[in-house]
Amino acid sequence: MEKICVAVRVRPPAPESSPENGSTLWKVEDNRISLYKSLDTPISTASYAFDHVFDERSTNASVYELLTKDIIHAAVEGFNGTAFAYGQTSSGKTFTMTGSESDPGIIRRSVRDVFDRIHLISDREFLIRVSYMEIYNEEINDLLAVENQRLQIHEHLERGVFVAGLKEEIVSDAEQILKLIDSGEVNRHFGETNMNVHSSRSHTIFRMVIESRGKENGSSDAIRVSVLNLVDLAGSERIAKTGAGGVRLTEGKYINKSLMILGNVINKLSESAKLRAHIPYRDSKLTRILQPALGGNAKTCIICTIAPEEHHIEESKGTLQFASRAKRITNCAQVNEILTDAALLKRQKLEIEELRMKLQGSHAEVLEQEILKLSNQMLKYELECERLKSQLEEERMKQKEQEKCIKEQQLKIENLNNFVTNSDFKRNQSEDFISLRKTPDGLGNVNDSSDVLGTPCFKSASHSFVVARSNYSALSDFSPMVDSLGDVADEDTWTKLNKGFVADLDKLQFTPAVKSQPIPLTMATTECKRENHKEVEDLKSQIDLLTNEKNSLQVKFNEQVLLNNKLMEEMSELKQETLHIKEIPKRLSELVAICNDIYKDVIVTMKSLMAEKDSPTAKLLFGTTEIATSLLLTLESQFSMIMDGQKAGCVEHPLSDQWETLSVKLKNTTTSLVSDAQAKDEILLNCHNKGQETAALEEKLKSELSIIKERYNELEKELRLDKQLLEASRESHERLEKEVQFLKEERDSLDAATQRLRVIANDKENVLKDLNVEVKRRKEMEEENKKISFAYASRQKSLMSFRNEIKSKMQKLTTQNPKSQ
Ligand SMILES: Nc1ncnc2c1ncn2[C@@H]1O[C@H](COP(=O)(O)OP(=O)(O)OP(=O)(O)O)[C@@H](O)[C@H]1O
Repeated sequence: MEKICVAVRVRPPAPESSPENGSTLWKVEDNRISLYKSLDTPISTASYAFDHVFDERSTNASVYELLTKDIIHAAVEGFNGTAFAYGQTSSGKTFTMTGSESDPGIIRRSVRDVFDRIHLISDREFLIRVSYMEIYNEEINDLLAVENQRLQIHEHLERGVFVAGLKEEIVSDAEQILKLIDSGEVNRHFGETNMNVHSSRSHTIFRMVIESRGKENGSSDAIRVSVLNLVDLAGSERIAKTGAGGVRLTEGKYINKSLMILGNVINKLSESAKLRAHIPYRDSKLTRILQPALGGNAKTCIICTIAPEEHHIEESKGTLQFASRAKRITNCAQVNEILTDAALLKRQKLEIEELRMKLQGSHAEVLEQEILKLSNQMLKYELECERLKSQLEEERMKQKEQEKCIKEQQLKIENLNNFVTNSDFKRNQSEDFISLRKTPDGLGNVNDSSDVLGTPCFKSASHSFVVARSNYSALSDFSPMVDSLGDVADEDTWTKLNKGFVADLDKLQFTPAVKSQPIPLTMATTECKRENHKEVEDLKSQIDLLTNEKNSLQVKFNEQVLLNNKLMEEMSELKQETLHIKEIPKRLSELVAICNDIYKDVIVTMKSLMAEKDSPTAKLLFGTTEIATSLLLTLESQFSMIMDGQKAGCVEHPLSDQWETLSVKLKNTTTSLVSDAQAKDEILLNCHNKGQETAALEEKLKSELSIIKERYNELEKELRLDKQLLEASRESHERLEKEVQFLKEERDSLDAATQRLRVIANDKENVLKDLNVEVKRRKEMEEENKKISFAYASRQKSLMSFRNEIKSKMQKLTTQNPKSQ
């Protein structure tokens, strides 16, 4: 596993762009590129590191040397390789891939390097094929053969993804390839936009297929085949900036879409293997063709180009983010070897050598061209052959599928026919037999071909049956009759055939003979019996199976019923508990009501004791009384709401507020009452002349006050307890409600399952019933068959005796009247 090599290249500023004051700019330090504001202040969030970063002074030579060279050399060794340029429009992709006269780009340098490398490897022989294609508006066009337009992508088990019908030229040197590239460039789609006067409007893929094998005889026949893709992508563009309209706009849309899909693929691949579910290679032709290069079997490098101008900063940032994600992709490149004698290389090299030998000396160059041409043709045929083979294979698979399907259908129809016609046949037979028995002149007509009381005539069965059982169709239309005594089975044989069934011969009627025709005696009856017997056995086993199934279903059903009952019990227990819990608020409400009554009594007593109704103490007391009463009422209403199934929490705050106010007011009242009492005490001390009655009253008041205090404290405690209890009961009520809901759902699903099981059990029972009826009918049929066979046997026997009788009579006559002879 190795990571994709990612580099960034900054192109020099366009000559027409003016240096912008206070502008931001990109700075390259080693393999890091950062965005700086003026006065050398880096923007911390915009700093990126890559395998290589090339500044504006870099040359294509240095880019090739550092980034691509290794991949090209590896391709010669048998590894797949891909190099592609990505970036916004006018950022220098084509300049990097194609280059100029003085500084050729990666493609030209790669081509030359491949051949230089090949020449250095003396122990292997090479065959190189090249193709050049573009993806324009999501259509693949051949740049080496203009007539090859809108080519399709195919997938082959051995070849992988390939473009069908793409011209592949076999080449022998670099110059030949460069000429082909030049001719291809002419066909490429370029266009003028606001951003670039010579803007690539398509993605181009220049492809070299490098095949090689060892020269030595002793070396293995392994052939290495590697594919090298050199890709110049069209640039992403903002429609507003490029000023595109009409054709350019359409092109721009396609370009942006396919680049977006490439971005998606890169995004997915950059996620950890656990996260990525599906890589959308198939969403665009570009990603499909580049699939091996992206996370597959290839060594890949990406050069991301950016424009240095300030107004391109956003696009440049986008490109750098794309590059950062691409850096996380890992590929798994390995040498591609084909171990086969029938390798294309071997054959073609041999043929080329042969031709060379033949044409030595004369018109060498012209003939060489001819050889190349022939080789190309051969390759074409080979490719065509492969395509046809794969097509044929597909067709074959389809045909097989269809045949299988038809066979299955036929089998089904046959089974159905058998089932239906067997039933018909048996019904007919038994009906025939019964009607014959019922006929008073059961002897029938000698010429009647209906074969009454004879061996069952299979031709009388329905046509479908005859078709289904073709072996019976060879039988004659008539009951078997002997024409010579030698063909007649003896009694033992008949007995054996009828499985020991012995009939009283005297009771059997004489069966009129029908047309005589000799056939093997045992054929129809035994075949029929065997068939019936087999079918009965089959049905029995089917019944057994179904019975077993039914039993297991019954067991399951019983289990489910038990479970259901258990759940019902649990539910009723829970319901009881819920009822119990629901009663708590009621009890609390009752308690509050009692408290209320007591409180009212106390207040009444206090009022009666109060000498001055308008005193501040009295006013305070009345005010507190009101609050306390309303508090108690609120409490009561809370409980009644809970009892009615509503949420009580909504009035919680008023309650506690009131409680607080009541506490404060009661405290104040108590203190004022205490101070009042103290004042009264003082007055009492000062006025000795006050009567005993007043003293007693005061005493009473004091004791009443202390009672009120105690009562107040008690009430406070009780209320606190009640509050806690209420909270707990509300929680448990909610929990129980949830549990009840869950149980209800479970019960419903169980009910549904039980219902389904019942339906299945009913169906099975019906099938079983039908089968039982069928078995019964078959048994009856067997019995009837036996009877018929036996009747036939006895008929034969009586015929024999009749014949013997006639013979002996004739002999007698002959002896009595020899002259008549
Ligand atoms: N490194 C460089 N040195 C010198 N000139 C460059 C460099 N990179 C790009 N240029 C020039 O910038 C212009 C635009 O470059 P180029 O056509 O390669 O961009 P592009 O990314 O291929 O654009 P598009 O996507 O529109 O095809 C060209 O005139 C090219 O010569």
